[in-house]
Amino acid sequence: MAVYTDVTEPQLAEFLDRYDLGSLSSYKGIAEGVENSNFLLRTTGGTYILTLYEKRVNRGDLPFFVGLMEHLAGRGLSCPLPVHDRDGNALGELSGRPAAIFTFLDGMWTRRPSPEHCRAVGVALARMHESARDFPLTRPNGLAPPDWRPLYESCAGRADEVEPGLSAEIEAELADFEANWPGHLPKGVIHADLFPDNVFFLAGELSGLIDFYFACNDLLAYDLAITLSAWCFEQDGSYNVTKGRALIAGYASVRPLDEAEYENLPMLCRGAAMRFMLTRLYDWLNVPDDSFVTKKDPREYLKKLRFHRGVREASEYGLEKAAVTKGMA
Ligand SMILES: Nc1ncnc2c1ncn2[C@@H]1O[C@H](COP(=O)(O)OP(=O)(O)OP(=O)(O)O)[C@@H](O)[C@H]1O
Ligand SMILES: N[C@@H](CCO)C(=O)O
Repeated sequence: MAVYTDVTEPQLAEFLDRYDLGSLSSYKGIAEGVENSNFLLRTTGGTYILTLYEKRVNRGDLPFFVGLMEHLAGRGLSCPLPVHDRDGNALGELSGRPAAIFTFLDGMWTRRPSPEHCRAVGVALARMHESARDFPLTRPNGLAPPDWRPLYESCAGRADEVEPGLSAEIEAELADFEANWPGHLPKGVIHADLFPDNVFFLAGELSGLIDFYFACNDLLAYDLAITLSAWCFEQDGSYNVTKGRALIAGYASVRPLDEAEYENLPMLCRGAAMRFMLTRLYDWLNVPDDSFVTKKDPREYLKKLRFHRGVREASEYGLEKAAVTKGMA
């Protein structure tokens, strides 16, 4: 459960005094999420989310994350809008942690994505990319290809504990990424973690995106690759081409890919699988079993990595180049 920092009622009431949100009615910790402490906050003015930023989030990055949500919401994208206090600040301090209040988004994330969900997510991702074009702040990706080798090395040669031969497999992949990563593709602000638990649906319609705490500047098509890898595989590890086609078509209907982006999809998807396999591997080997954090299985992403390695052409993800690059899909 992700409530690392306790907040007492007097502390919260004092914090709320600085806002025009009415007085405190109730609050309770939210179990989901692993990075920060989140509370469902009810005041006489409405329902909100209170987030306390924990140690793994760099304080210097907070203006980027909070500013991005404000920018996107201002462009009509449905995402949490930071609430400002009477002095105009979106970020404050509560229980010794940086803290912010956000508008509450209705909806729930889906455990069983359908092709329709996938299409809607593709559309929303492309809208996010387009809406962030004129966002003035920048943040480098802390989990970009050059960061993967140090992350792997911090696992101190223990990858074979997860599966014999995994160290050699990762080494070979890293060498390939270091030599062939298509770093020249179009860049912009990416979400970088648009998994099903970060997308809400209400009555079958996409109602919002949350959790922008990995957002950064990187390759736009890499974000598509992350999202495709998170949404379009079944429990048994097989790729669902109908979902893949829907997601890519949804994306391209708003932002058509250029030819180089399309052709590099297999490499970008392999990279996406490597990034999530490595962070999961790190947690698997280093986070104590009795901690709050639910460790996610790196082998799920190892399977995806192997699938993507076997993809010879981007069309195997479900759409021909002409459909995707012209935005006619
Ligand atoms: N604006 C919002 N409206 C409604 N619910 C929200 C909102 N923001 C967060 N939540 C709820 O809080 C939970 C945790 O939020 P979030 O995923 O941002 O936390 P986190 O600790 O940063 O997570 P993660 O470990 O996924 O990075 C979500 O699953 C959702 O239930
Ligand atoms: N989405 C990540 C975890 C949190 O960001 C994963 O599934 O590994």
